[in-house]
Amino acid sequence: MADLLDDSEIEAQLPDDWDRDGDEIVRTYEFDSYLPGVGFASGIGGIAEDAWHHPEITITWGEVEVRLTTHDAGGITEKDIDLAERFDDVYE
Ligand SMILES: C[C@H](O)[C@H](O)[C@H]1CNC2=NC(N)=NC(=O)C2=N1
Repeated sequence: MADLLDDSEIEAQLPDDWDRDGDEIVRTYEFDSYLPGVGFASGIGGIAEDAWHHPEITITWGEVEVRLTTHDAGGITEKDIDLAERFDDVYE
């Protein structure tokens, strides 16, 4: 099982545009309308499934909020950081 990161590790490793919210890391991606966000969510969902590590995704008009935590570890691990970076690559 992945080891929990401590506060300093999280601060050091948190990718740009992501914030820490307790035991989760979160980013809100912005889009011009609704369906591009739906497509993005589908794409990152496939990445998550391949990684077998799943975010909480909230789709609204023009925005997709993504929250990551490692449930099995009870907090933030490398798995969350790695997936956040992969999601950012899809968005850029
Ligand atoms: C039962 C299943 O293997 C577990 O829920 C997996 C799948 N996806 C997961 N996703 C996340 N975010 N954290 C986990 O600990 C996790 N574990």
